[in-house]
Amino acid sequence: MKNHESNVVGPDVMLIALAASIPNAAVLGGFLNLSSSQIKDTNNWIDSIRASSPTRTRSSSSSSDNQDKINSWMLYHPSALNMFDQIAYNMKGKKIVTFLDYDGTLSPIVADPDKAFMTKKMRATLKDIARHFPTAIVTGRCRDKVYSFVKLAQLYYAGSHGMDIKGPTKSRTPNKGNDKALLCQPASKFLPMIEEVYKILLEKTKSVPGAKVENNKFCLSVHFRCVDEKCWAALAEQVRLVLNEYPKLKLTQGRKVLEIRPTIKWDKGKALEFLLESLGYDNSNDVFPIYIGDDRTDEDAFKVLRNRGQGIGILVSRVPKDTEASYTLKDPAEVEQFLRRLVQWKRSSTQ
Ligand SMILES: O=P(O)(O)OC[C@H]1O[C@H](O[C@H]2O[C@H](CO)[C@@H](O)[C@H](O)[C@H]2O)[C@H](O)[C@@H](O)[C@@H]1O
Repeated sequence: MKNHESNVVGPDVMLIALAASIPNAAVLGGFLNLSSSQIKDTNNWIDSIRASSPTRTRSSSSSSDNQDKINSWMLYHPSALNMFDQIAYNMKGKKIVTFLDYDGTLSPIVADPDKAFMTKKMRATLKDIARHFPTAIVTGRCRDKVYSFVKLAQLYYAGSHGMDIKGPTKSRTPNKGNDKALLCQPASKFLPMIEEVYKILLEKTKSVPGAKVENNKFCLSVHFRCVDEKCWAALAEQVRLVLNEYPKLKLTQGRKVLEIRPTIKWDKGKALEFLLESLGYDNSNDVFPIYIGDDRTDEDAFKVLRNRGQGIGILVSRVPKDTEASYTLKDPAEVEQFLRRLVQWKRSSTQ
């Protein structure tokens, strides 16, 4: 039951969302003309926003029911920590490249996006990982912003959902200069449009308490996390109305966030392919990419790995989700443990 297009929220879905949750539905019903299946879609959309970043267990099912669901999901997506020995066996003799999402993977999800800091322990582990393997941060964030959180010059950074890729400013090989640092910005012509929409959205959403618009350079985020659930649909409607005027932009959905981005065929999966190619591994059989992420946008990268039949995708989640990832980790603390084991394994296997 995998629907990888489902993270694209079309204008109709937004309208439906609005109709289902605004009390004065009659006013809207006049021009929306909703069918019952559309209303069901609305509820699905609201549910999906809620489920994308659950804050509580559902009261409709007992905790043992929930545990049963988690257990059966884990049969198909086991813990990467529990399966480490098998993963290590498959990695043997291969060139490992690590790809890491930022929010929810390296840093915990917090209410204020400006305060999504990594722990010192995570930074130290990341530094070690980058010492042993080419490592990229692949994020929806603005590249400069994520760099200000991670602060490691030896990594690759793919910001704006992979639309802003830059190679390391510090060479991994001592005494080797890095004069021709890699740079890939496939959506650069959209920059003025994104700036324009950012200003409009700031203005249009300022009356919604808790709403936050974040400028991620080649894409924008409209945050719902601190908005009263009753206002979600109204906020979504504001966004939709603005985007109606910009058909070259599309909406995708993340964890309590709507993401606005150019309609170009570029995503985290393309960024992963681009980076592997830049590293000289496009036609290589002995590369083993490891991609760790927690969000729907990471599914594009998991899918690329599955199609290539190379490496592994690891989803960071405590709750069952549709995913193309093979393994799971519960939270950033487990991600740190997994990365640390990877470093230890590399050290012991090269001795
Ligand atoms: O690709 P990612 O690195 O996962 O970035 C996706 C979005 O992450 C951030 O928002 C999420 O994390 C925030 C801080 O924990 C949280 O407040 C928010 O609810 C989450 O959706 C970031 O702020 C967005 O711009 C990114 O698009």
